[in-house]
Amino acid sequence: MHWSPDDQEGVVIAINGQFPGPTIRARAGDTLHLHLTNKLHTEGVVIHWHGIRQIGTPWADGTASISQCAINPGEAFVYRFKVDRAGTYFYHGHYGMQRSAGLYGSLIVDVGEGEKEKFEYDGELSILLSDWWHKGSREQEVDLSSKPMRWIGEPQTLLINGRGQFNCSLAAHFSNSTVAPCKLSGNEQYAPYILKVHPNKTYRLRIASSTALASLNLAIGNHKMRVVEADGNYVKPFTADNIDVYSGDSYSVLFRTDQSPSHNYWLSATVRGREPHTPPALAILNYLPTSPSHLPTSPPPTSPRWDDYPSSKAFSHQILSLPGSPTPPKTPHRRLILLNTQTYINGYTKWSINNISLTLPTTPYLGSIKYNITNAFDAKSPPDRAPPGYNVMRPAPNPNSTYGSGVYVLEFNSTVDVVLQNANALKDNVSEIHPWHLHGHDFWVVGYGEGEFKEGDAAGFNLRDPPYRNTAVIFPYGWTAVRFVADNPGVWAFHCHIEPHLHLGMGVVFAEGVERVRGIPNEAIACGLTGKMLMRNGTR
Ligand SMILES: O=C1O[C@H]([C@@H](O)CO)C(O)=C1O
Repeated sequence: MHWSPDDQEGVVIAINGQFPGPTIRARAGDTLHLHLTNKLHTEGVVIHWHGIRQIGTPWADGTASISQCAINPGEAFVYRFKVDRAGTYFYHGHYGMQRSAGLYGSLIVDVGEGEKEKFEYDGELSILLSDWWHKGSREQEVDLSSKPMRWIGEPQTLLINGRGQFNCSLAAHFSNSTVAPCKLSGNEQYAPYILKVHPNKTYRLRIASSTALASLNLAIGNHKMRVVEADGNYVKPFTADNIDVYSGDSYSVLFRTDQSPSHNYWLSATVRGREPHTPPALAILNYLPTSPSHLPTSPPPTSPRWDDYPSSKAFSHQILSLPGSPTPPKTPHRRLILLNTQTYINGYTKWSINNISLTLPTTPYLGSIKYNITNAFDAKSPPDRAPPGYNVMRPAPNPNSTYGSGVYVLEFNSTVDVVLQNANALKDNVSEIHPWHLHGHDFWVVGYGEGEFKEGDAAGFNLRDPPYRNTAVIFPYGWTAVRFVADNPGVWAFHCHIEPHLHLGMGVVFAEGVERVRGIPNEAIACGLTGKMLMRNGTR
C-alpha cells in the first residue's frame, strides 16, 4: 500500500488526502509493506503502530523506539512488519505534537484464514476517537516549551472518525444551553459520522482513541454494550451502559439493534478526568431504512460526571481476561516503581519520572546500543524507584527535576513489574489521569491501589485473570501495577499517552536483548551519530 502524509491543510495532517488517515486492514499472519512518502514540507514524520510486537520479523522496527530517525520531508520509507494477532489497533504520528494535528488512522487485524473470533456478530462498525485544537501542532510545541509554559488547554472539538462540531450543537434542542443548533444539509464538515445498522442484529463496534489529551466516556443512547476485546486481547465479556476510553486504548463492544427501528440514536463521547470545556462528540446510529437526516428524538445519553472517579475505577476493575488467556509469571525478577510528578527545570514546566524528565537523544537508541556508541545518550540508568518517604498526596517540597535520556536495561526474557505511582501535580489538590502505553509488548495489569504503593501491596496482585493489554491508566493519587516479560529484542518506549505530557518528558525507555536484533535497516538509523557512522562506512 502506498501512503503519503500531505501538507497540513488548515491544521490537519492528511494521509493520501484523507483525514483521519486510511484504515489499514489485514489478516493475522500477514506481513505488511507500507510505503510511506513524507510530503510535509518542513517536518519529519515518525509513525508508531499500536499492538505490533514484531517478534519474528527480520528486524525490530525502529518505530518501536520513539527516538528513531524521522522520515524527512521528501523521503520515503518502507515499514515492513508482521501482524501476528487479530485485534483493533491504530497508528499515529510520534514526532512532536503531530497526533494533535491529525496524523492517525485505524489498523484492524482480522483473525487468520480459517480461524474464528471467540464471539459472534452480524456486522461491524469502527470508530477512531480524537480531539482537535484550532492551533497547529508546531505552535503548540512552542507554547509548551516556553518559559513560563503556555498550556494547550482543552480541545475545541472532540472528533469521531474525524468529524465533530464547533460553535453549534446537533442536540441543541434537548438542552437549555445557548449553543446554536447546527444547520445540517449533510455535507458540512461538522456533519456527524453516521453508523448504519439494520434492526435486530448484533454489531461489533471497534473503538480506538488517539486523543492527544482527552480521556473519554462513550455511550450509545438506549443501547447497552458488551465489552469483549481490549487492546487486541479477549476480555471476560461484561455489559456496560457507558465505557471509559483513554488515549491509547482500543476496545470492541457488541450491541444489539433491539430498539425501535423508526428512530435513530446518538452515540456520544464526553470528557473524563478534566473539567470539560469541550462539548460531547456526537455520531448517529442510523437504523435503516430510516433516513440518517432524521435526528434522534431522545436526548444524547447521559455519562458520569467528569470527576466521578469511583465509576471510572469500577469500569477499569471490571476488565479481566477471558479464561484461557495468557497469565503472568508468578514472580518478577525486578520491580520498578515509577513516580509520576509535574516539575520544573530552570523555570520550564515538565513531567518527570523518578525526578527525571525524558529528553530524546538525536541518535536512535537502537543503533547506538547495537553499535556501542557510548556518547549518544546518558550512560547512567535512571533510578529503579524514587527516594522513600515521598508524600504523593502533596505538591513536592522541591519541585525541581533534571533532564535525562538514560535507559532501563532489562535482562532478556526476565519478568518485570512496573508500578506507576501517581502523585499531586504542582498545584495543591490536583492529580491527573495518565494512560501509560508500552511499545512492543503487552503487559498484565495486575493491580490498582490508592495512595502510596507499599511492597506488601504486591501480595494482592491479580495473577489469575489480569487483563493483557498495552495501555493502562493511573488514577489521581493512586498507583497501577503492570507485569510483562522482556522477550522482544529492541528498545521500547513506555510513556504517558497524553501527547503534551510525553512532550514534557513523561516517559521512560526500556532496552532488552538488543544484541539479538539483526539487520536494522539503514533508514532507521540514518540520523545523529549512527548516520555519521553509515556515511563513514560508505553505506549511505
Ligand atoms: O501538563 C499539564 O499542565 C496543565 C497545568 O498543570 C498547568 O497549566 C495541565 O492541566 C496539564 O495536564
